[in-house]
Order: sequence, then structure tokens, then C-alpha cells
Amino acid sequence: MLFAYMFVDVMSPLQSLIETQRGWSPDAFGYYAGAEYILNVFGFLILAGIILDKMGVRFTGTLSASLMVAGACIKLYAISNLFQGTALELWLSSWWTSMPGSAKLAAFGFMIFGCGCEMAGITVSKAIAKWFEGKEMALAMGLEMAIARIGVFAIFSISPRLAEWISPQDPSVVPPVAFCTALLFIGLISFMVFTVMDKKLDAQLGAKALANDETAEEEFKLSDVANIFGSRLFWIIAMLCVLYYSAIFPFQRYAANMLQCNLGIDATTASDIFRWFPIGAAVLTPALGYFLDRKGKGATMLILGALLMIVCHLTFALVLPKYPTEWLAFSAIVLLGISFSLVPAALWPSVPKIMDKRFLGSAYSLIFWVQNIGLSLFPILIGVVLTASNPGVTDPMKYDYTNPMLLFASLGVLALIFGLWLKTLDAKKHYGLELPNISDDKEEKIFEEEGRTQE
Ligand SMILES: C[C@H](NC(=O)[C@@H](N)CCCCN)C(=O)O
Repeated sequence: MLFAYMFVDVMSPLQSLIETQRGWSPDAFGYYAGAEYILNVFGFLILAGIILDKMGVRFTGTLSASLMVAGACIKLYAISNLFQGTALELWLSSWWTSMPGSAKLAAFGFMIFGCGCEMAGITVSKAIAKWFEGKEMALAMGLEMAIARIGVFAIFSISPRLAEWISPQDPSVVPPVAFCTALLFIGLISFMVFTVMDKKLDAQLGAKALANDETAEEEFKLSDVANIFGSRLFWIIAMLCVLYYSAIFPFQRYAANMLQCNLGIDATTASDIFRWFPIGAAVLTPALGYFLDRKGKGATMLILGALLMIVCHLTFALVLPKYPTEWLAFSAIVLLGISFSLVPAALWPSVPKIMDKRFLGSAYSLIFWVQNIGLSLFPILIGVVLTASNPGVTDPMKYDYTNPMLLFASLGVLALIFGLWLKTLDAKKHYGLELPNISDDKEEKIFEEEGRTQE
């Protein structure tokens, strides 16, 4: 996942370079960036969940890593000199001319990569749920997410330097993309090593099940997908997820410019403030996972995370324009980082508590699917609101971000409502969302108590 998240953002700091080198306009860049989610939104993710539950973690993980490598290779070829002047490039450039042939083929590669990336995301979640059932599951998920956030932070720092590495006078987008493609190959090999370990775990679990005289797990059926869609709890979690993440990932794209416009600072200073957001989340998510494993309070963490997000986005919308100071922006970014630790740390480990093990893959994939719809639509909506709120503004340093930030804050309010609803339902129906994941202590205590009474 580290290498996948690095590949996702490898081109983000190189927008101006690809514009001068290959003629990608900001619009073309936007279409390319949105391509990551397209096939997922049009149903691939649903299929991915079914494949995961039918074929298992090992097959699906290998398939998803292979898709990521294939997509990355297509994108690398599209932006390389090798592709320039080929018959395919000339043909691709001959229609929808505002989107150069290289951008179209790169977007196609990114679509394939995006299928692999989200498929890998659900596979990893299911694999962690399997490996850490009744143990430090939230800590393991938190560490996995922390590593991914470090990847985002790292690639923002490495990518521009790699672009200048071979020829500082004539920077190119090829070395960073080639570097990340090579990392994805390493990721594929790592997953193959994991499949060997996972086979061993299955053998151990099988032996244990036989020893305990357990019957085989019930098989996944296609009708389970319909059952998930019919579950009110699924929809509450999915809505919370789409509303919360739509105010985070799309915000990430606009954050640096929003800070520049409010504070009148350059892009580097804005990035220097903003980078504390993924780093803060990387540090805190495993710590909160550790807390959740031992103390529980998952639903409360979701509510707190949504509340913090509302405070931060309202600060960016209403307070920062009036009191434009770097410390205020920095404080709000740090608070948002805390929020971005609370919600993911609590959300993903909650899914195995409310969904049956045999269709966990489909449950994750359907939540990702609903989330992907929001992630693909909200950047467009924010762009439209930003343009409509700034008629006649041509200087990109002079945008008024009040309305887009209020829109993000309102997503937080809706996420909060779903969080409160979830907590109320949990209190009534006892799904265990507020309970710790680790039951050993409890069992040991009961055992000790029983031992004492027997004595
Ligand atoms: C675990 C979770 N991942 C997701 O929500 C992914 N569906 C979306 C990743 C988007 C990266 N372009 C997370 O990262 O918290």
C-alpha cells in the first residue's frame, strides 16, 4: 500500500512540468487524475469484492498488485519519449484535441492502476481482519494506513527531486514515474512472499479448527451482496465514510492553494504547512488503533473526528480570512490531522464487528464503492463552486475559498449526524462498536475469577 499511495500522487507535484513537457492543460490533468476512480465507480469495485470473497486474499492480492503494475507500465510508456510520434499517439491526439494522446493513454493506465489499488485496499483490510482477529486489529490497520500516509508525504518530497535527477537542466516526469513503477514491482514480489505466509496460517488455522471440531466456514454466496445492500448498518457506515472522506481527499487537492490565497504565501510555504496533515495522521493513527484495541470507544472516536473536522473547515472558511496568520492555519491543519487519525482508525476496524466474515471482502468493497463515487464527484463540485464564487478572478492567488470550505464543513455535519446515529444504534442493539478488540484480558480475568471461585 505504501508504494500504491506513492504512485497515486507521483505526478501531483509535477503538474506544471507535464504541462510544459507534454502539453497537458490543467483540465487534461484533472481528467487524468479523475481516471483513477472511473472503472471502480462503474462497478469494478463490486466485482472486486465478489472476487475477493470467492477466490480469497492470496489470489485477489496477486491480481490487484499485477493490475497496479500493468497500469503503471502503461502510464510510464504514455509519458515516455518512446510513445511520442507513434501511430497510436498520433491517432489518440487526433480526437478530443484538448486532451493530448499521452494524457489519454496515461489516464487509461491510471484507470487500470486505480482498479488494482482499490482492490488491493479491500484485500489488505480483509487480510488484516483475518490475521488479527481478536488481537491488535485496529493497531495493524492503523499501521498500514500510517505507512500509506508516509508514502504520500515522501513522494511529495522525492518526486520533484527525481525529476531533476538525470538532467537538472532538463527535468523530466519519466524518472519519478519509472521509480514508482519499479517500487510497485517490489510490492508485487512482497505480496507473493505474503501468500506463502498466508498459506501457512491457513494450514495452522485448519489444524486448530479440526482440533476444536469446528465445522467449515459457510461459503460466500452472490445473494450476500444483496443482503449487505439491505443492511441499515451498512448504509450508515458507507454514508459516514463517503461524507467524511469527501471532505478530506478532495480538500487535499485544494488545500495548498487555499492557504496561499488566505495567507498570501508561496506554494512551498503552503506545502510546508500542509504536509503536517499526513504526517500528523501517520503518527496518531496507530496510537489510536492501539487505544481502540484495548479500550474500545470506536463510535465515540468517529463522532469526535467528525466534530474536529467541522471546526477545522469552519476555521478555514470563516476565521482564517479574517485573521490570516500562519499559526492559525498550522493549528487547524494539525487538528485536521488528529481528525484524520480518529475516523480511519475507528471506521475500518468497525466493519468486521458488524459484517459476517464470509462477506467481509464484499462489505469493504461496497463501502469503498460508495466512497469512490464521492471522491470522483466532489473535486468537480468544489471546482464548480470555487469558480462560481469568484466571478472574473483570474489570479490563482486571489480566490475566495469561503463557499468551498463551507461545503466541506457541511459534509462534516452530515458525517457527524451519521456518527451519532451509529452510536445510538450501537447502544440499543449492542454491536460492540464501543468495545475493545482484544478479548484476551477479559477472558483471562473471567478465567482467573472462575479459578478463584473453584478454589
Ligand atoms: C483505508 C483508506 N483507503 C481508502 O479509503 C481508499 N478507498 C481511498 C484511497 C484514495 C487514495 N487515492 C484510507 O486511506 O484511509
